[in-house]
Amino acid sequence: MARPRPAPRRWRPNMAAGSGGPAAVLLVLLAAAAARLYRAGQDPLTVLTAGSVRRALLNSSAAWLVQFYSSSCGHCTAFAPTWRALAGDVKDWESAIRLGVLDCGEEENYQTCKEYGIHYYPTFRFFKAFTKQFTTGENYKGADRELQTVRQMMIDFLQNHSQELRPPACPPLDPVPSSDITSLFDKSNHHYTAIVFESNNSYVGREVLLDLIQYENIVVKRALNFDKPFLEKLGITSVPSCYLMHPNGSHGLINSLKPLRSFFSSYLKSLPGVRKKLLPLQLPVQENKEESTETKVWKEFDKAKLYMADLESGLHYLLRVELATHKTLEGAELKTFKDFVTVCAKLFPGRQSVVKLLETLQEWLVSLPLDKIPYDAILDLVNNKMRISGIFLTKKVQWVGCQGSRPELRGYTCSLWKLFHTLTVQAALQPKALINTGLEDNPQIVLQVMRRYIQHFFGCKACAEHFEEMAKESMDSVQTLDKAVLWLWEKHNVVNNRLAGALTEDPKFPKVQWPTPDICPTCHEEIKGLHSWNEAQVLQFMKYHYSSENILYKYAESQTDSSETEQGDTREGKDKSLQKKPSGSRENKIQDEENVLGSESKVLDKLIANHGPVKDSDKSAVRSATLKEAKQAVSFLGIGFSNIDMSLCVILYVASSLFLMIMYFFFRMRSKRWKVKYYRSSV
Ligand SMILES: Cc1cc2nc3c(=O)[nH]c(=O)nc-3n(C[C@H](O)[C@H](O)[C@H](O)COP(=O)(O)OP(=O)(O)OC[C@H]3O[C@@H](n4cnc5c(N)ncnc54)[C@H](O)[C@@H]3O)c2cc1C
Repeated sequence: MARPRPAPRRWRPNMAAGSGGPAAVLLVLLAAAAARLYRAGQDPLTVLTAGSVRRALLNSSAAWLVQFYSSSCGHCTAFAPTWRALAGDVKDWESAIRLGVLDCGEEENYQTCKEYGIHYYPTFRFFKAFTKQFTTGENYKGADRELQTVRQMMIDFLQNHSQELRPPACPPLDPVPSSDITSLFDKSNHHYTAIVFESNNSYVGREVLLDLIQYENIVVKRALNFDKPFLEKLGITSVPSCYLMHPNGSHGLINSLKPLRSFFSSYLKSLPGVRKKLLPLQLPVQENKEESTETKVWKEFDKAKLYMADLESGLHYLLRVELATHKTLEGAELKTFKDFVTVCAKLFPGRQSVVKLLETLQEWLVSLPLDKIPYDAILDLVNNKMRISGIFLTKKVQWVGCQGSRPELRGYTCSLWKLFHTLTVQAALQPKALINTGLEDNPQIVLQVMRRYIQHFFGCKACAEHFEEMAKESMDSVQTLDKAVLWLWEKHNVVNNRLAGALTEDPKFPKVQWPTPDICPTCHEEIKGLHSWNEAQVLQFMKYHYSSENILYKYAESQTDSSETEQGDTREGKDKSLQKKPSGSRENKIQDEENVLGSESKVLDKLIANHGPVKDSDKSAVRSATLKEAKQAVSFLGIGFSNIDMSLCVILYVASSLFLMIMYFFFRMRSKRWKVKYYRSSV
C-alpha cells in the first residue's frame, strides 16, 4: 500500500476554485410559481394550489386522486413521467374522476399540506365526489405505483361511492346480468350499445366504459362470463370480447386484433356518429391560470466553499416546512426532535441570531417535561412570536451552492446533506461541545440523530428506507468522531453512485464521487493502477470544507426580523417603535420580559386547544419553563441598573435608617430630660 504523504497542517484549496455554475450566466427559467414538476395547461392534469385546492375538492361533481408532492423530492421527480402518462391515459375519465397535483415544496402551499396532514412525498389521496365538509381524503392503498395499478385503484374507488354520491358522469360500473342484455336485442335504439364480456377480475370492461363517458351515441356495458350457454349463443369463445349492437339493430362481435382496452376503446370511438360531447360537464373551476414567468438570476458560487445561505435555508425548510407537517410531536419523534435541536444548538456554526434561536429552543424543550408538544407551539418559538431580541432565522429559501439548473432539482436535500456533514465535522472539531447535554461521550451521536431524523421526518420515504439499510449495516461500528465524519462521507458517495444518471440528477451537477480531484487532489491515489481514496486526506479535507472557516455569508439574508412587522399582530404598533431602538436598549429588554411572560399563556392556550385541559403538573412545567426564561430576562434587565445604582440605593437606605434612629434617640433623651426637670420643680 502506498504510504500516505505527510499531511499539510490544514487543508487549503490549491487550485483556483472554479465557479459552480457557468460564468455570469443569467438563467431565465420559465418556472411555474405554483407548479414545478407539472405545468398547468400543459400537463393533462389539474395543478392545484393553496388557493384552489379546497374549492376544487369540496362538493366536486367528480372524484379526485391528488398527488401531494415536493419538488425537492427525488422520488417525486422520478415518478412525474408515470403520473403524467397516467393523466394522459385517463384524461377522458375526468368528468368522473380527476387527477391533481399539489406541490408541498412551494412556500405558499406549506400550510395547506399541513392541513391535509401530508408527512411524506409523494402522498396520494382519493377524495370522493360531493363531499360537503373538509376531509383529508383516503390514502392510496395500491400494491405499487405502476400506472396500471393506480388506474385500477381509481376504478375501485369510483365503485366505492354510494349510489347517491356517484359522480353523475360515471355510469354504473357493475356488470349487467345476461337477462338485461337479452332484453336489449328486442329494443330499437338510436345509439350503439357495446358490451364487454370479461372475467370477474378483469378491469377492461370498466376501463372501456370510462374511456367512452365523454362520447355520445354510444353506451358501454360490461357482463361477466358466467352464463356459458348465453356466450355460446353470441359466438363468444374467449374473454375479454366486445359485442356491439348497432342503432340499425344489427349486432355482432367486434373483430379486434388483440383483446385489449386500447383496441376496444379506439374502435368504439371511431364508429360513425360517435363523437365527443360538445358541452363540457360542469366541473369545478380549474385554476390552470397562466404560469407566472419567474426570472431567476443564477448566483455565482464557488464549489469549494460552504454557503451559510444554504445551511440557513435548509434549517428554515426543515423547521418550518418538513417538521411543521406534524401536528404534535410525542414519543420517539419528540425525543428525536429534542436531540436534533440540542446537536444543532451546540454544533451549528451559524450566526449568533440563529444559534441563539436554537439555544432558546433547546432550553425551552429541555425545561418542558411534556410528553406531547403541539408543533405550533414550537413554530411560535421558531418564528419568534415572543419577540425575544436577537433571535432570527430566515424565512426565505435562498439556494446558492445547492441551487439547481431547474427549480425542482437539488435544493433542500442538498442542504440537508451539507447540514449533517457540517454537524459531524463540528463534533469532531469540538469534542467537548456536547458536554452536559446527555449526548456526550457518544462518537455516533450526530449520525444517530441524523438516522432518527431521516426515519421520522424526512419527506422522502424511499430515501429514508435506503438510508436506514446503510445505517443498519455499519453505523453501529463507528468508534470515533473522526470515523463518524468518514462514515457519512462514504455513505453519501454510495448514494451518489446509486443516483448517477437517474432522472433526479441535475445535468449541471452530475453525481460524482466526492471530493473530486480538482478540489482535493491529495484525496485521490492510485494503487496498482486502481483508484483509491486517501482517507487521512479526505478527513482533513472534510474538516476544512465543513468548518466555519470555509463558510461564506454571501447571499445570506440580512438579519432583520421581518416577523416584527407581520400583519395582524396586536402588538404591531408597539413593536414598530421598538424596531427603531438599538437592540439591547432598556425598552427592548422590558419588552422581552413581557413577551416571555406572555408566552406562558400562549403555550398553555396551544396545549389546551390541541389536547383539551392540561394537567396542573404540565401547567407548572410550562410556567417554570417560561419563568426560567423570564428570570433570565430580569437578570438581563438588571444590567440596566448598574452596580453603582444598586450600591447608592443601599447606602441611601442605610443612611436614612440611621438618621431615623438618631432622631428617635434624640427626642427620647429630650423628653426624659424634660420630664425630670418639670417633675422636680413640681415637687
Ligand atoms: C439521507 C438522504 C438520502 C437520500 N436518498 C435518496 C434516494 O434514495 N433517492 C433519491 O433520488 N434521492 C435521495 N436523496 C437526495 C439526493 O441524495 C440528493 O440530495 C439530491 O439528488 C440533490 O443532489 P445534489 O446534486 O444537490 O448533491 P447532493 O448529493 O445532495 O450533495 C450536496 C453537496 O454535498 C457535497 N457532497 C457530495 N458528496 C459528498 C460526500 N460524499 N461527502 C460530503 N459531501 C458531499 C457536494 O458539495 C454536493 O454539492 C437523499 C438525500 C438524503 C439527505
